[in-house]
Parts: sequence; C-alpha cells; structure tokens
Amino acid sequence: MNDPLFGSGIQAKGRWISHHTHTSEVGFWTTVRNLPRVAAVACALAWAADRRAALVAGFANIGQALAAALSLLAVNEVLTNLVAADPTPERVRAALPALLWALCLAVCGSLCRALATAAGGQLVPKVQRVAEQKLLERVANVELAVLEDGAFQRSLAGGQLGVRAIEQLIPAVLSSLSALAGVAATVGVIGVLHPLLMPLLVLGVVPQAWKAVAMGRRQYTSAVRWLTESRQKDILVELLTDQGSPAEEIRVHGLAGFLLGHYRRLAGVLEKERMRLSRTEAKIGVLADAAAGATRLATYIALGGLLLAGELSVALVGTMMYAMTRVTAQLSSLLTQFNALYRHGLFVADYSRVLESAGAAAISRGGIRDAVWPEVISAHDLVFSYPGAAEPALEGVDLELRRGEVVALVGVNGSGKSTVARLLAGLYQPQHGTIRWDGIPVQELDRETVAAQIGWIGQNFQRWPFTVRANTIVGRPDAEAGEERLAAAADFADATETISGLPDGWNTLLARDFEGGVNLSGGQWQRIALARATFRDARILICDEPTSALDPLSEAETFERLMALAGRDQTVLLITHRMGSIRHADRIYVLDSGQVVENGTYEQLMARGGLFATMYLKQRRQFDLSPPAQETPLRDAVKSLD
Ligand SMILES: Nc1ncnc2c1ncn2[C@@H]1O[C@H](COP(=O)(O)OP(=O)(O)OP(=O)(O)O)[C@@H](O)[C@H]1O
Repeated sequence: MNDPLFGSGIQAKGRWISHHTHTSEVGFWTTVRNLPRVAAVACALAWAADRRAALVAGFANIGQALAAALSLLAVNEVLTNLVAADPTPERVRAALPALLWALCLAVCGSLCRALATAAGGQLVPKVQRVAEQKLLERVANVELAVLEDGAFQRSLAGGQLGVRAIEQLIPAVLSSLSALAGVAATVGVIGVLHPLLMPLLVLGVVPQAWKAVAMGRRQYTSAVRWLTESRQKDILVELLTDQGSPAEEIRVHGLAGFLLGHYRRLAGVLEKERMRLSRTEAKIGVLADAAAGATRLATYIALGGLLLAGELSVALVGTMMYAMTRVTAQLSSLLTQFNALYRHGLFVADYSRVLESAGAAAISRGGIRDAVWPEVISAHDLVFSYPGAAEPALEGVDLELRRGEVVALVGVNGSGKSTVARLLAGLYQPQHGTIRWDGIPVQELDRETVAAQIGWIGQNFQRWPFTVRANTIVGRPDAEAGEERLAAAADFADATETISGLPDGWNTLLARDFEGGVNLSGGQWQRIALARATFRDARILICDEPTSALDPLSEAETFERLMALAGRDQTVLLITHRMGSIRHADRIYVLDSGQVVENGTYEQLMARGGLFATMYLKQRRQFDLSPPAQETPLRDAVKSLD
C-alpha cells in the first residue's frame, strides 16, 4: 500500500511488530498450545520479581476458586434437607449446619480474594520493572549493526509492546488461574455428585469458548493490520505538536492544513476499521449467544429426562442449575482472560523473542585487557557494508594512527569517513580486514577496555536532555566529577562563557520540554559535546566534524586545541570538511567511494594535485577576493595536475 505521505517505507522498514506476517496463520489450537508458554513467561517474570507475592497471589486465587466449588456441596446438602419429607422447622434445622458451612466457605473465599488482589497489585509493577529492565539491559548491550537492522527494530518494537502487555498479562494469568481452578473444581464436584452431570456442564462451554477466540483473533488481527496507519497518524500528531523545527516550518510554510488533512484521512481509515470490527463482534456475539441458548435448552431437556427417569433427585437438579450459573460466570471470566492472554501473549512472545535475539547479538565480553595505550593503531583492508545496503560503504581501507598524532580524514559526502571512524571506535565490526592495536587484532582485546580508551564526538552527537553538569559527566560517569575537572573540560571546549551565562549555570537543564529547561544553539551544544569528550580524557579522540556548528573564531581555536592534544600524547582522528584547518595534521587520508585514494601531509597532497588539492582549492576560492580573470578554472587545474 502506497501512502501519499509515507510511501510504503514505514511498513517495510519501520518499527513494526514481528509477528504480523504470520498472525493470519494463528489458528485456535496453535493459540491454545501457546498459552502455557505465555503463562510460563509471565510466571518466570513474576518469580524473578517477587517470589512471595507470586506464591501468595497464585495460592489465594486457587483458594478462592476452591472455596466457591466446595460451597456447591454445601448447597446440595442444604437443598437435600429442604426438599426432604420432614416438617418444615426440622428441615430448616437440618439444613443449618450446611448453611453455616457455606457461610464459612464464603468468608474464606472473600479473604482469599482480598489476598489475591493485594499480592497481584504488588506483583504487576514489579514484574513490569523486571521485564523492562531485562529488555533494556540486553538492548543496551547489542552490537550497533544489529540494533540498526530493520528486522531487529521490528522485533524490538514488538518486545516493547510486550513489556506494556505484561501489565495486563499478570492479572490475566492470575484470573485465568482462578477461573480455571474454579471451573475444574466445579466440574469435579458436580462429577462427584453425579457423573452424568459432568458432560452436560462441559457442553455449555463450547459456544462461549468459540466466541472468545473468534473475537480475540479478530481484534488482534485488526490491530496488527492497521498498525501502519496508526503509526503514520501518530507521526502526524507528533509533527503537529512538536515544538522544534516542524513547528517553525508548519507556521512559516502554512503546513497545518496540509498535515491536518492527512491526519483526518488516516484517522478516518482507523475509525472505519473500528466500526467494522464492532459490527463483526456484534455478529459473533449473536451467533455465540444463539448457540449457548441451544446448548442450555439441550441441557435442561436432558436434566428433565434424567429427573423423570429417577436418575437425579430434585436437590441434584437444583444444585446443577446453581452450578451451571456459576460455571457460566467462571467461564465467561476465563474466556475474557483467555482472550486477554491470547492478545497480550502474542506481544509477550515478541518480548521473549527479542530478549533471545538481543542475547545472541550481545557485544562479546572477555579478551586481552592490558593493551591499553597503543603506540600504533593500524587498519588493513577494511571492508564494510551497512545492514541491507546494496553497496559497501568501505572497500579495502588501509590507514594508521600513531600515538601523539593528529590524523585527518577528508573526502566528499558519503565517501566513508564516518564509517571508518565508527569501525575504529569499535561501533561496527568490519566484514573483512583487521584493525590492530600494536599488532594485536582488536577483536582479541576486551571490548570494554578498548572502549575505555576512546573519546567520541560523533557527527550527530547526543544532546542529552539532562543538566549541563550531567551532559559533561556522561563523558565518563565513573570518574570523579570535581569542579576543577569540570571547569577544565569547559575551558578546553570554550564553553565556560556559555555555561556561566545559563540561568542555573552547571545545573541548568538542557531540555526545553521541561519547566526551567533551556535550549542551546547548535554551536553551544557542540561546545558542550566537546567538553564532554574532554572530560572523558581518553587516549584516542575521534572527532567527526566537531566544529561544524562553531563560529569561525571558535572553530579555529578548537582546531588549535585538538592539535595540542596530540602534543600531550593523545591520538586524534579528525574528520572535517574544513580543509584549511588540517594543514598541520600529521597525516591526511582522502577517501572516495569507500576507498583511500590519497594520503600524506598537507604539503605532499597539495603537491600531488589530486582530489585533496581540488577540494582545497575549491574551498579556498570561496574566500578568494581576487578578480575572476586571474583564476584558472578548477576542473582544468585538476586535469592538468593529473
Ligand atoms: N547507518 C547507516 N546505514 C546505512 N547506510 C549508511 C549508514 N551510514 C552511512 N551509510 C552509507 O554509507 C556510505 C558512507 O557513509 P559515511 O557516513 O561514512 O560517509 P561520510 O564520508 O562520513 O559522509 P559525510 O561527509 O556526508 O558525513 C554512504 O553511502 C551512506 O549512505
């Protein structure tokens, strides 16, 4: 389906739940077979979250059901005494002990219910926390390439829905347990009273079971089928209410009407689907009720026949009628819960699946821990393709970083500079080729030890919605965040003035969405990111366009400081489009289409007159105020250099 705004992209690659493709194949028995597994996941989580509450909730629910079932025996005893041939006062007196027994059972049932409610209430938030924590722990430790993979994202979205579904799943499991125990105990008690009553009781269940499964299945399939539209509508809601750049364009370009039109279109589609679903549900309800009426009639006829044949006493028929009312109520509760288990269970199954796949894709632990400050980092024949990409981003890249050097990567957009940086930072693993630290393949080193040596200012550095202090400390959260160290980091990044100008200084919240929060300009944010990387004090600093948003003065100063870091024996890898700023880099690698096409010092590359010289001259020309007549056309200059 091609949406005029979104095309087919969201459905194909978006955060989409994983089981939608095979939902239509989920039949009744598959569903029934899956329920114990779903219940097992819920029980395991409950056990991990709070054993005592889980046990109390389980036993209290069963106790409540048993009390209700046993009260049937008391009811039968009461009825038997009341319909006896004795005079009325004696009949009532004879029925009194059974009545008292029924009362005791009712009190026990109420106590169990209260206990079950209290324990269940304790359990749900704990289970949800445990489930979410488990998911977050696994996902935070997944290889970046896997995290970016569309299939993983889809299953992660399902898993996140699973965490939310657990909130409903736990009460559903507990209520199912209670209703199941209640039905089983009631059927058992009825069987003890008369074996023929048992199948009659079971017969009444069938239409209701069908109703619950049919409705649950349709609700679920509909939710999954229309999730794309629902998500597209949510995106429009987000865009229309966002305070950032969409708000600016919506107002200046007058986009509100356009976006609202599409919102109305999508909301209309969803509304229609909801109405269709209610009509289908009404039809299923009528059919199921008709079938339930027919089975009830058949049961009454059978009971009448057995009564006339002398197989059953009047008291037993009365008890059976009472039991039927109870079982119907328990069944309707069981089937509602079954419905909930079925719907939420599919999401919980996704949750289990994503835990499994995240576990399988976890960043490996272990390896050599002591190669901590490499003299030389060398990359040889690096080949890397992003998941799902048709073309490789890197094709046989060789380069070398030495301690105390500033190495620059330049090249046109998309030539692979950031990808090289990400590979060197260990964010991705090359599909071919090796990165060595002092000759040791990096995969033999402990990943945490390697990461601890690297400082990273990515192209899209994170703007943490925290205070300035926290934004800086996250560079190395386990380091002592003394005022001196913070001030030095801010000073290095030329952020001192920015910070002192904020309403609450270091404690200013950098999130405009919150009361008292402020927003920084792009350049100010970049200074904070630089302060963070400085606070990290890593031995290898990888900077991907660290000055793109800085004003010319700050930019020049920042480059000077980065160069000075090398003087302090740090290794600096610098990616930039500011060709003039890297004149003093120890080595410059020029990338084109995923390959290193030139490398050398600034002087060597300029003398070579290749791609670097072309780019440099072109950039310089923007600042060159000499008359055009004196210029040689750039293309010709490059050709003549070839
Ligand atoms: N996360 C990603 N998933 C898929 N493809 C990607 C991803 N990041 C980059 N690419 C692709 O890999 C290639 C190299 O991208 P890279 O970001 O390394 O280039 P770059 O030289 O840093 O570009 P720029 O100067 O624009 O920052 C490009 O074709 C790009 O489309």
